[in-house]
Amino acid sequence: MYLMKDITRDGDPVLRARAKKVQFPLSEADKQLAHDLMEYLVVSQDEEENKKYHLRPGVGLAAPQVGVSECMAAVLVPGPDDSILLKEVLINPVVISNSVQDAALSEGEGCLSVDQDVEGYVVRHDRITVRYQNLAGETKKIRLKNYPAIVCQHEIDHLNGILFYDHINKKTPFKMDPEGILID
Ligand SMILES: OCN(O)CCCc1ccccc1
Ligand code: NI
Repeated sequence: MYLMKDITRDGDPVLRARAKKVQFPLSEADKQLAHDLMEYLVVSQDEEENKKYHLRPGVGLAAPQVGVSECMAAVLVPGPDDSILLKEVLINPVVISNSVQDAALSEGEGCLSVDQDVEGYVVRHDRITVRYQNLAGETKKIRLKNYPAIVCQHEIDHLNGILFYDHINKKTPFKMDPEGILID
């Protein structure tokens, strides 16, 4: 199981590299990686467990964040009560279409690989269509909006060497164009 010491931090070149496509059939190592990425999310979102293991809660985790420069990311987006909005391992994910409309989390974003807080709106697409392969190697297409869409964009960015604060306007960090949506 990953602990915080296993999470690669900003400054490590792996976080700025373009990750390699994952080949199918999956190697045993890739199957283990997929399991471990998702396991971190599940454990980190459990109040007792995350205290026990000193884990920062995460709704997503991309392979480069554990030092593996491959196109794989796990997402676990909780919904209201104990519902789950999105739980998936995205392999070779690509945003194939997006809304013109922008969106940003009103609270900004953070990243397990970035220890300091970086304030400001991380401007992203409000709606996206993502094509990816799942663990079984099936090609899937999902349409996402709001919070799940934000999370997937954050994770897919990691596979392209992009970090959330790259999207914050340095001069006007809290400027959002009028058609843009602020998500609470
Ligand atoms: O890469 C995932 N990770 O750094 C955990 C934080 C994920 C995340 C946080 C805020 C908004 C979108 C995604
Ligand atoms: Ni991140």
